Amino acid sequence: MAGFFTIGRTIAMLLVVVFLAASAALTFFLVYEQYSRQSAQLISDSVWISKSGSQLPLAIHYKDERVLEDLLGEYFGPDAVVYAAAIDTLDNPIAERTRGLGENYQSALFSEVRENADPLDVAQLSSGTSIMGPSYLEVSIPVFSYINPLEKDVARDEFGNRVAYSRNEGAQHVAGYVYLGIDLTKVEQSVTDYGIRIGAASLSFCLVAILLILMFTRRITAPLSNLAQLAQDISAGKLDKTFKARGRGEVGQIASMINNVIKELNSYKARLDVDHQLLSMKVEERTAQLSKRNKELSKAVQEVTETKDRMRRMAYYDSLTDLPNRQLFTEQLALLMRIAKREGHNLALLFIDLDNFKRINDSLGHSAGDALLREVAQRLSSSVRESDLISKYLDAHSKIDVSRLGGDEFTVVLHKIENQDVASTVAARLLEALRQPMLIEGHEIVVTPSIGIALAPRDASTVEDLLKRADTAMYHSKNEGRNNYRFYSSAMKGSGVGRLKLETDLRKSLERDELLLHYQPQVDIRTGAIVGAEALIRWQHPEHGLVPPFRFIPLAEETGLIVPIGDWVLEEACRQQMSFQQQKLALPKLAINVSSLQFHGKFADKVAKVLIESGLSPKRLELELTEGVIMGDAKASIESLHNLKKLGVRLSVDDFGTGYSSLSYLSRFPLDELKIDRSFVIDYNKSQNDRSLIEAIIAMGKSLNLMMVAEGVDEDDQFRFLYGQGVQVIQGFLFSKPLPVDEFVELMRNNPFPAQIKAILDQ
Ligand SMILES: Nc1nc2c(ncn2[C@@H]2O[C@H](COP(=O)(O)O[C@H]3[C@@H](O)[C@H](n4cnc5c(=O)[nH]c(N)nc54)O[C@@H]3COP(=O)(O)O)[C@@H](O)[C@H]2O)c(=O)[nH]1
Repeated sequence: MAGFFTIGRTIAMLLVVVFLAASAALTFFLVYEQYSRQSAQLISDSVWISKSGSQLPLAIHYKDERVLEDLLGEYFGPDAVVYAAAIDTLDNPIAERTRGLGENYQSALFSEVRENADPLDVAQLSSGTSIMGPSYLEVSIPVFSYINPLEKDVARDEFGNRVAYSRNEGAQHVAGYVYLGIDLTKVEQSVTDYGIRIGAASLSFCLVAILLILMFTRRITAPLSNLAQLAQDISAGKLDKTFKARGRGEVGQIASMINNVIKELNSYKARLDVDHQLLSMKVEERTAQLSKRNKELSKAVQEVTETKDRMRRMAYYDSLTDLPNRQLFTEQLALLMRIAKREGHNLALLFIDLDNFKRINDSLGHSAGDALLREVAQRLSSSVRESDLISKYLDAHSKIDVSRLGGDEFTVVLHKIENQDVASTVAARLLEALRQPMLIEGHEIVVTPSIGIALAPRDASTVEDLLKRADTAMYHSKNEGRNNYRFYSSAMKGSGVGRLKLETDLRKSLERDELLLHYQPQVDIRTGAIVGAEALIRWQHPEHGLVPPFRFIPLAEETGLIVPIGDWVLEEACRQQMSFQQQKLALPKLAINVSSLQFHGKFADKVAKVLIESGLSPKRLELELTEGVIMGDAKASIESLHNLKKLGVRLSVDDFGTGYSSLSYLSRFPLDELKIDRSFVIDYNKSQNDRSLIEAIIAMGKSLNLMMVAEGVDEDDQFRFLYGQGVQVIQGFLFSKPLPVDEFVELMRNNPFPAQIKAILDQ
């Protein structure tokens, strides 16, 4: 932006100032000139008057006052002369005249005016001040005389003749002086008018000149303004204007050059626009490609991350419960044990196994079993407070506060505990949490856990050993009545069996002939006669001693080993029953447990084969199938059960009441017996509800004309209750635990139960 001070305006202002200053100076000069000229003219006129006549020297010579007054009047021609006096050579005034004297006029001393002047010269003295200078001018003009004023005796006529003759030329003597007072303000007044005229003329000239100059400069600078505007437009990117300038001078040349430049710029801009558009299109294309690549990359990264996460989850997490699996548990426990050892604090491992989970799984089906495990996992997790220390050492994905090792086995790790009371508190909390009924697929289920606790480094220094110790403690807890927890102690040493080792050993148990059967009598509730027995498997482990079935049957079922083991039980039971028979020990029936894996195969063929091979009468063999097994696929079970029934064997429903039997199905199964589950016997007197429940179960069995057997009876009042309800057969610790064959033979030979029953009833 050129702003106000364009070249044109600057030149114009400069010229205006110069012109105005020049005109003012000129006017002042002329006025001053005029003033000086008028003043000089006034003096020279007065001198001429003084010289022009002979009357004046004569009148002075003769001091003729009257004549002199007249003669002095000649000096008053110009307005400026306000005082006139005739003075002799001794400065004595002879005559004087005044005109309009100002108040401030004060005539100077005549001698003062002539003080330094030659007597023959005109002398002058300024006094007062005005705009132009002094306001008054005192002038002393010598009046020459041909006659020496000292000549006193010259006659008037002679004097006149001499003056006339000489015409005052060549006069050698000063007769006196004319003294004039000139008011310079009057001179100024006349000069001022002159000055105004001159000023007006000069100003007019100036204005005309300025106007012309402005027009001229405008004409010269207009192309420059246009150029500036054009340059501004070009810098703003506006290239649609050209430079219009007339003539062929420098401006014309510049115009043509600039127009060429604009033309070039326009074509450059057009090329640039095209390039820009092409570039934009390229950029857009590249951006789209990049964003596509980016999305693909993000997707790939996400997929890789998801796959990694999935693989990690698959490798380290249990898909059913989302809890850490055995792999993660083992790895992280090793780390935590190292930390515990290094920092000198204790760590507790709680090994949790659900009691009777298999039964629930069998009776309600796998989806219910899965739902139950999920619920258990959830309850365990919410009952275990996250250890701050674990959080410090392990990331969120590596915590093993609660893990699932497989099946119904869970673990809880308590890091940095002060003493074992902490583990007791947590174990009690876990028992309480799990004890609450669970609603699984519409069924209210109560599960009880058995918990084994081992401490590191007190009980073990390796993960494997710690797990074994906790497992052993859990086994003891289960053995001692379930729904409880036990700490590992060195006294338990040797009784624990690690799962992997257990599986390996179990596979070899058949070949090594380590399996055996114990027999638990079934007693007639009224007579005390042994009306049957249940053959219960045991495993005589070379290192761990006698292992109870709940420790290996679930594993056998998981691994499928239950089929050959079940076949062995069938064969051994039939062989033993034949042996009893041969020993003349009348055992009306011997019951064996049949697992679902056996039952759903070609089990009837197997039984038929064994019966034939052993020579045992089918009616002496009873097959116990859990309610869950037969109701799991009730339609298929009807056929299988009929196939078995055709053989002549007895069929019994084990754990009756824990499953969800349909009465219509039950009536279609060829059953002989219902075994009321032990839990109903235990709970019969807990509440009126429990009592009504067992009464209903018994009533149902009776209505189906089935033999009612109560198992798990180990107290007198339970016996009396069942007696009162019309249950026919009792099996339980009240009479006998499962016994090795020798002891059982002995029991059969010396049956103590009639007396025992009598004693109970007599109480
Ligand atoms: N498939 C097969 N399963 C088998 C076989 N042998 C046993 N089993 C299963 O193992 C479960 C546990 O058996 P066990 O430890 O032998 O326990 C039995 C009894 O000792 C116990 N019982 C009997 N009376 C009482 C009592 O008064 N109190 C008390 N605490 N326990 C008692 O009950 C078990 C017998 O139960 P059941 O079979 O339901 O009649 C066992 O449940 C079998 O499922 C096998 O050869 N094959």
